[in-house]
Amino acid sequence: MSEELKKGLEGVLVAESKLSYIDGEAGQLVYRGYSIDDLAREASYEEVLYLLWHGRLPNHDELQSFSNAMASERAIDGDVLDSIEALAAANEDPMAALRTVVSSLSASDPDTDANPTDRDTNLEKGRRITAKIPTALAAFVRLRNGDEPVAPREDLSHAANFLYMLNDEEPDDVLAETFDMALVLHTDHGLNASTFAATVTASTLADLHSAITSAVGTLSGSLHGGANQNVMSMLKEVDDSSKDPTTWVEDALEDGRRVPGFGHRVYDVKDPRARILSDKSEELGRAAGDTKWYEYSAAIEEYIQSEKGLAPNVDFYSASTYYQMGIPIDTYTPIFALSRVGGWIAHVLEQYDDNRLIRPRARYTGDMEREFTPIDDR
Ligand SMILES: CC(=O)SCCNC(=O)CCNC(=O)[C@H](O)C(C)(C)COP(=O)(O)OP(=O)(O)OC[C@H]1O[C@@H](n2cnc3c(N)ncnc32)[C@H](O)[C@@H]1OP(=O)(O)O
Ligand SMILES: O=C([O-])CC(=O)C(=O)O
Repeated sequence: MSEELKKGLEGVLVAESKLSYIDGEAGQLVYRGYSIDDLAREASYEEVLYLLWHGRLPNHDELQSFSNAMASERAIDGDVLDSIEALAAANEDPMAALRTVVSSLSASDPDTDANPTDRDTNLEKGRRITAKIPTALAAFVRLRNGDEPVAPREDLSHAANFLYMLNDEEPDDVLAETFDMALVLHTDHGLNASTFAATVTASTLADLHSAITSAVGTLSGSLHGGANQNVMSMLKEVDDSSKDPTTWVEDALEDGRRVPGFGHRVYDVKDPRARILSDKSEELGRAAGDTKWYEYSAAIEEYIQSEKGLAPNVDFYSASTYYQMGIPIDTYTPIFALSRVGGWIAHVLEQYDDNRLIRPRARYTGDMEREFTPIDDR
């Protein structure tokens, strides 16, 4: 048994996967053999889900029936809506609310008592979870703002329908396409922390809802998916200060702060998703006649790269992209979950198909052979 300790499991191989490939030195990301650049440009979120879950790209008919089946599962039942209303009234954090809602979805799932590892059942459960998360999130955001939830529409794409339910207004093509592209970019990323959490949970033969609930909780942290909203809060702090962005981050680094949206466990260079999103952020700024958020971001990127040798990750430019799309800042991480759920499900399916309990070891550094003192003598 190896005694080498790999803190944070850095570089440790724990599974085989056919889902996504990351070359951290070249800045390359591939889903099932297709480059993220091609998928972001050409494929819809529904196509990418089909690719990840079924192993190949769908033809027209397959995509149509897959998308229709997903769209028909968008509605959430009354009990779940009541709990969303209570969470919104309590002003719950959106990621905590989403975690609670995902867990509660199992109560109304028709296959809740099925064999937890059955692939066909899990594809249907996964379709239902993926279809309902946007409805739940949009309802939560509207209810806490004092607005009525907007019922989902089956005639819109996954991306367009979410924006429609959020804003009670059908998005224009630019908004819908930008959001769809963001969903494609966030769908999968190897054994990142939240995906790993999902597979650890699945490896005990717990069910899909349990695995996805674990994953939502894990994504919420500021070192992982939570970073995207921290990036936007930082950009707003920069804007509110009298400092230019470079001086602001220089001071933040001197204070020992980590700059959200920079650094990555796998990439040594700019994350390929950040490359695509930085172009999008600039494009949205130009279209609106104000590139301020992009310019702040680009100045910070240049400074951190030259001073710390750290490159931006996906969370850095998704922030200004979402902000310019009018999406509320504390919704950015739930939106990450709304997309990543497709990757979590794909990895959980792989785990069930070739399962072994995931159970590493810790090196014990505590005391030994202590003499027990009865409570009355302590
Ligand atoms: C979707 C995603 O999850 S992408 C990641 C999102 N998270 C963030 O953007 C949060 C900011 N980034 C970070 O905290 C880290 O880069 C992580 C968590 C992403 C990667 O962490 P690790 O691989 O464990 O690297 P680790 O935390 O050991 O950092 C290595 C060194 O770089 C420094 N560093 C890493 N990221 C940053 C940062 N964003 N700002 C300042 N310094 C940083 C660390 O301080 C450390 O320096 P030290 O060795 O002098 O102490
Ligand atoms: O891979 C990681 O560690 C984090 C990440 O970029 C992601 O989950 O998209």
